[in-house]
Amino acid sequence: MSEESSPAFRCGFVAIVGRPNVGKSTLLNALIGAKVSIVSRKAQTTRHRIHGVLTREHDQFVFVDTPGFQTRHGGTMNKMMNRVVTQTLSDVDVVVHVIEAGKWSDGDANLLPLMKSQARTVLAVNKTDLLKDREAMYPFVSKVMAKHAYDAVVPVSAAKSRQLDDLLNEIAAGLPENEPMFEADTLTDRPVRFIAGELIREKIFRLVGDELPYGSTVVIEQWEETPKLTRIAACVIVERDSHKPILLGTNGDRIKRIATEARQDIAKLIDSSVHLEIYIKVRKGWADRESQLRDLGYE
Ligand SMILES: Nc1nc2c(ncn2[C@@H]2O[C@H](COP(=O)(O)OP(=O)(O)OP(=O)(O)O)[C@@H](O)[C@H]2O)c(=O)[nH]1
Repeated sequence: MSEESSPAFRCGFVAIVGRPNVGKSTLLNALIGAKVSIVSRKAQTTRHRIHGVLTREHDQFVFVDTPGFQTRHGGTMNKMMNRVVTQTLSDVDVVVHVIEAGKWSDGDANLLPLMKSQARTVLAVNKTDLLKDREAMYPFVSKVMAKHAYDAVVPVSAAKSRQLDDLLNEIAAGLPENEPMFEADTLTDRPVRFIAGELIREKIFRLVGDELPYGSTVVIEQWEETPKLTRIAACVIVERDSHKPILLGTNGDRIKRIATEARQDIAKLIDSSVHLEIYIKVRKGWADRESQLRDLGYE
């Protein structure tokens, strides 16, 4: 009687990179699901900040954080962030480069020099749902493939969850044979406060967009849990006085909407009613001071 041999388990680190707005966050959410929960690690992994973990029957994908690669602005912060990106990409098993179908720009090209590592590189051509002429995809993809020796290319729609299994299979091909690093139901190991801060940040970017320059961040200043309610005070730090009215909006409408939407998401995340207050502080030139960056969690 022969024993059926199942394929070896694969587990490894995956970085999702791409210029702003190509759909990286949407893709990650679609891949790991929107729900975020906090669970313990199986093994100690200090190499990366983990953004999310997806476990399937034969493989586990550990998605690591890569701060946005910046070329538009100078300054200490961008230099540091680019250094982190380079380090991260040289130390993962698979790099997924996300671009927008039919649109190739300098922002996309700027990432290519960073992808020289041994990692498997997968090109994810996102937003295919917006394409009017699907035939136009082929010449576009071959032009992009000529710029970098990608190991695989997968057209996807993160927003419509199309061809995500194909993408996962192409990523899995680059994962080493390894035991799982996390329990199967792990989605992220981030502290919940940090995730709450990220949810606020996401609302700011969504509702304020490019009007607010890059140098703003969110710090959770108070977190108080009572049986009925979690009280949270968050501070948005901006670089200039002129950024404040942008965030506030007319009669404070914008910040109210940011707070309302963030509060709803945080309440879902922690399964509790939430009272959320958001303050705005101006801290001039903070983005250029390395020590302050470290205080705020950028390493
Ligand atoms: N039509 C369509 N829109 C998409 C798709 N994926 C993302 N988007 C939209 O594109 C915009 C940017 O998506 P994000 O996921 O925030 O992009 P990102 O790359 O994480 O952006 P940064 O955080 O700026 O780096 C959002 O409005 C998304 O809803 C897609 O597959 N199809």
